[in-house]
Amino acid sequence: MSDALQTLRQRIDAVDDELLRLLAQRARLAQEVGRLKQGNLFYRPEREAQVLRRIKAANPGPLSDEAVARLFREIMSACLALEQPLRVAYLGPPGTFSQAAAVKHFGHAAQTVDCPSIDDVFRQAEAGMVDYAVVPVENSTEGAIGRTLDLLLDTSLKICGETVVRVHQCLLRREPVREGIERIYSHPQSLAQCHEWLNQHLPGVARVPVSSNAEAARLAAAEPQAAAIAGEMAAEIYGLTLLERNIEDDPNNTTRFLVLGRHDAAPSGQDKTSLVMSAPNRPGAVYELLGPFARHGVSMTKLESRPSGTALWDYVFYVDVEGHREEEPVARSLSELKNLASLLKVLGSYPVAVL
Ligand SMILES: O=C(O)C(=O)C[C@]1(C(=O)O)C=C[C@@H](O)C=C1
Repeated sequence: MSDALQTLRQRIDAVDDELLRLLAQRARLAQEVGRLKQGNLFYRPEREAQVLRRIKAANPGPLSDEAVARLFREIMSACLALEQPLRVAYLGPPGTFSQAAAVKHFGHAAQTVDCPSIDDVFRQAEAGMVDYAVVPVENSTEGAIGRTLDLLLDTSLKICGETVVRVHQCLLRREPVREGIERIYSHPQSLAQCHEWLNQHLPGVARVPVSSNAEAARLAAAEPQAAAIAGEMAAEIYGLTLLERNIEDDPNNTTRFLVLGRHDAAPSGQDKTSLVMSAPNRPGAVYELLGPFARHGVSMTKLESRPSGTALWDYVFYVDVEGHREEEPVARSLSELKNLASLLKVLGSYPVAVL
C-alpha cells in the first residue's frame, strides 16, 4: 500500500471514531427525549421533517443534499428505535414499491409488515396491530389510487406524513442473459409503463399480468425461461439478476404515498392539509366550496373527485391545501367550509415530503 493511501485511510479511521462518538452522544440524547415522552407519542413527523430540512440547508457538500438527508433519516430511525421500535404496514409482498416507500420514510430500523391488500393495510393500523401504515395514493402516469381514496373516507386513521418514490422498473431474470426469454411477468400497470421498451427490445415475448411486481419476481425465480419487471429491491429478495435498469417509458414516473397513524402531526413550518368534502345538491354549490380557500389565500395543490358510493352521480372531493389546520388561513377556511359542505372530514395535516 502506498504511503499516501495509508495516511488517508488512517485519517478516515480517525473521522469514523469521532462520528461514532457523536452518534452515541446523539442516541443518548434521543433516549432522554424518549424518557420525557413516556405515555406520549414517540414518533414526531414534524420534528423529523425539521431536522432533515435543517440538515439539507446546512449541507456544506460535497455530499448531495439528498445523500445527507438519507443518512440522517437512518440516524433518526435508529434513535427512534431506542425510544420505541415501530411496526409499519405496507402493501406486500416484500419487494414492492410500497415497501420501498415505508423504508424511505421510516428508515431501516422500523419493522415493515407486509399485507395482502390496501384494505388490510388500513385494518392492521386501525386495529393497533401496527403503529403506522403506508399506502399509495397517486401515480404520475396512472393517476389516483381509488381504493385508498375510498378507504380514507371512513377510516379513523389520520394522515401524518407523505413520501414520494421514483418508480424505476428493471428487467430481472434468474439467468444472467436476455436471450431465451419466453415470457415476462409483471403487474399490468408496470407492463403498461414499459410498453415502448418491450416493443423495441423484446418484441414478440409474451407479457403476463400478475397481481404485483414482487409476485412477478417470485415466479421468474422459479422459471428459467421467464423474466420479471419489478423494482431493483426485488432482485435481491428473490435472487434474480438485474439485466436492465430504468426501462420505464417515462423517466419521471413517480408514486406518492401517505403515512397513516392514529394521530396527525403538529405544524412543521411547511405542511399540507388533506380533506374530503361534498357539496349539497344545488347549483353553484361546488363552486362555493372552493371560495373559503381563495378568500383566505390558501393554495390548493390537489382536487380529485370520486363517486361517493351512496347515491348515483353524487361526488366527494379530495382536496390538498398548503398549510396546517392549526394555522390561521387554513383554520378559518375550514370553519367557513363547515357551514357550506354537506360532508367535511379533515384527513390530517402533515409535513410536505422532504426526501
Ligand atoms: O425530538 C424528538 O422528539 C426525538 O424523539 C428525537 C428524534 C431524533 O432522532 O431526532 C427521534 C424520533 C422522533 O420521531 C423525532 C426526532
